[in-house]
Amino acid sequence: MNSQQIAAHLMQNSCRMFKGRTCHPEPEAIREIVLHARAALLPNYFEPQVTETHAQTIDRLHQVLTEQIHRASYQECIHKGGTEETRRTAAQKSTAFVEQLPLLQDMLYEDVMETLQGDPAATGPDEIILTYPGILALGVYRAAHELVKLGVPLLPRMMTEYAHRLTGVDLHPGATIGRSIMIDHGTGIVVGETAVVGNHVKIYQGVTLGALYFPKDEQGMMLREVKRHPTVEDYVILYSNSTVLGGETVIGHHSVIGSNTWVTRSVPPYSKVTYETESVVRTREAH
Ligand SMILES: CC(=O)OC[C@H](N)C(=O)O
Repeated sequence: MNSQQIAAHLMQNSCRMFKGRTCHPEPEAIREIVLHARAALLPNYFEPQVTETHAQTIDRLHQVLTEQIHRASYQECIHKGGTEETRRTAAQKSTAFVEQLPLLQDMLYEDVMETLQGDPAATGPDEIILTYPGILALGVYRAAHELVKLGVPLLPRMMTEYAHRLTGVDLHPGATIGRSIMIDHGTGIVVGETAVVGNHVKIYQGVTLGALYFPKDEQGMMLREVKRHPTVEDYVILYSNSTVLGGETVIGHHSVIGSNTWVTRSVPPYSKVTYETESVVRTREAH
């Protein structure tokens, strides 16, 4: 086979495997959306990429977003048999998203202030905005979650996975995460699709809000859209490497979940969950 034949074979095979879907959001455009959204939300910190004014940044964001929402919805549009309608809907969703930018900015500033209050190592908002992976991950999550609420398929997950690759913080765009969140030392953190996190929650490195089991139907097929991940109420602190699992698990407000804990049952408000303390054995006398 020559390269043309191989290419044709791969193309055909790919269409067969993925049911002929030929149009997807473009990974490069995801980067552009994230960078433009960041420049729009934090205009004094991040320069626009190719545009000159703040308004142009927002216009460009709207334009790229419309195109990518359209591409994400293209499969639906084939079934409906009309691309113009999909494009119009994509533009409407993009407009609705852009109108939410002031709210997203408020939420991001609240995250920054919560982090400033919670981390004595932070010298000020500038350091947090410019350096904290948690703020980048939260910013992208908050934008992606708005798109989930607007019913945009695929694109939100591509956005949070882009941030995941940069930060090691995996916040599923379908999760419901409240306001004033601090993620300190953001690395190796997972918040699953159906997790619910309240306000003023502090999350340290290595925290997992995960599933405990995967419910199946009578045919043994995994049930999707079932609540599999925990609920964490307001003012909870989740210290490093704590693992909280299960859709029915509720961490009551003002609780502290200590490092290296494994929690699969609900705990009432104001609880403190700890891993057994270390034991120190003296192996020989000091001289
Ligand atoms: C975070 C987590 O539990 O992931 C497991 C699986 N992806 C799920 O969503 O259930």
